[in-house]
Amino acid sequence: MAENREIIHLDDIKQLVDTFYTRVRADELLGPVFEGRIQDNWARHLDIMYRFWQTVLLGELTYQGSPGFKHITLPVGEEHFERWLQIFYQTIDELFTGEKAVEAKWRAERMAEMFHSKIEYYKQNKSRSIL
Ligand code: HEM
Repeated sequence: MAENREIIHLDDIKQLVDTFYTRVRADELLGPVFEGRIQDNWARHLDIMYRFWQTVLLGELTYQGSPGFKHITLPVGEEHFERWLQIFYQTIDELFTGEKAVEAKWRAERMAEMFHSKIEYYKQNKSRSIL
């Protein structure tokens, strides 16, 4: 079995993102949610996600965006976030080790909590405009 590596280069980020989204697309709960929104634009989505994680983990500032807004109207709840984190953690633990691997999981969990609470707020306050 290959030894886990540290996350150091953009190629490591690409391997993480490609492996994670291949699994997400094959997942019966998450796959349809992603396909419904992303449709034929997977190359673009993956490129955005390379840049997002490159910015967060490597400090190379190639991503600019407001990811919260992209999630607010998605048809998801707690079970989707649990599954997303489960697949993300598994992917990290299978491929990587070290400080950045720990940080990736920590960041993902904080963002999942933030997106989830925004989505729940939006569901309960649909009549008020928050966009
Ligand atoms: C239930 C869990 C999740 C689902 C179903 C989901 C789904 C999606 C979808 C469909 C998009 C594309 C949006 C669009 O282009 O219109 C997207 C973008 C994105 N997601 Fe998620 N996501 C989830 C959780 C997360 C988490 C936990 C993170 C934190 C790492 C994350 C980070 C991002 C980022 C950075 C983008 C790019 C936003 C942009 O275009 O600037 N997502 N997500």
